[in-house]
Amino acid sequence: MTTSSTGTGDVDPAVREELARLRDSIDNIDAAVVHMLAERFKCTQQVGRLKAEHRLPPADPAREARQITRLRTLAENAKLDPAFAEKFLNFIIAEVIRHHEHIADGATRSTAGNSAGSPTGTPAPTTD
Ligand SMILES: C=C(O[C@@H]1C=C(C(=O)O)C=C[C@H]1O)C(=O)O
Repeated sequence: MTTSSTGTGDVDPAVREELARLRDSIDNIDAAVVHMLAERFKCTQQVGRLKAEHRLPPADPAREARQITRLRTLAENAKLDPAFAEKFLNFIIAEVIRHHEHIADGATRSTAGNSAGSPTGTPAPTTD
């Protein structure tokens, strides 16, 4: 083997440059994905608090089914594997539902004989 542990040991400088250019773009895209996900979770946290206040269930399977249909079409049009898009959305939604359960749990505990707590409880952290 002529390559180092980084996988770029004995490589033509032009190839190395092209790789670095592409990786810069990947890093920018990853940053955008993180920022977009953070904004999405800010919205879903608000949905979670609204649901807890109004005693609505954390999950909404009918809404999820519509989102999956829509996302699969978007993925197909964008030449992205729709099965991957569906798995990715389901992964995110599962985390959102976990947050909503956490928020609802806090709301239940703060209204069960504890007058000190607010009706909506303390917002769940984005990760835990
Ligand atoms: C955010 C909501 O709660 C849940 C999470 C969803 C999501 O992350 O997109 C969609 C449906 C619900 O199961 C919602 O009801 O809109």
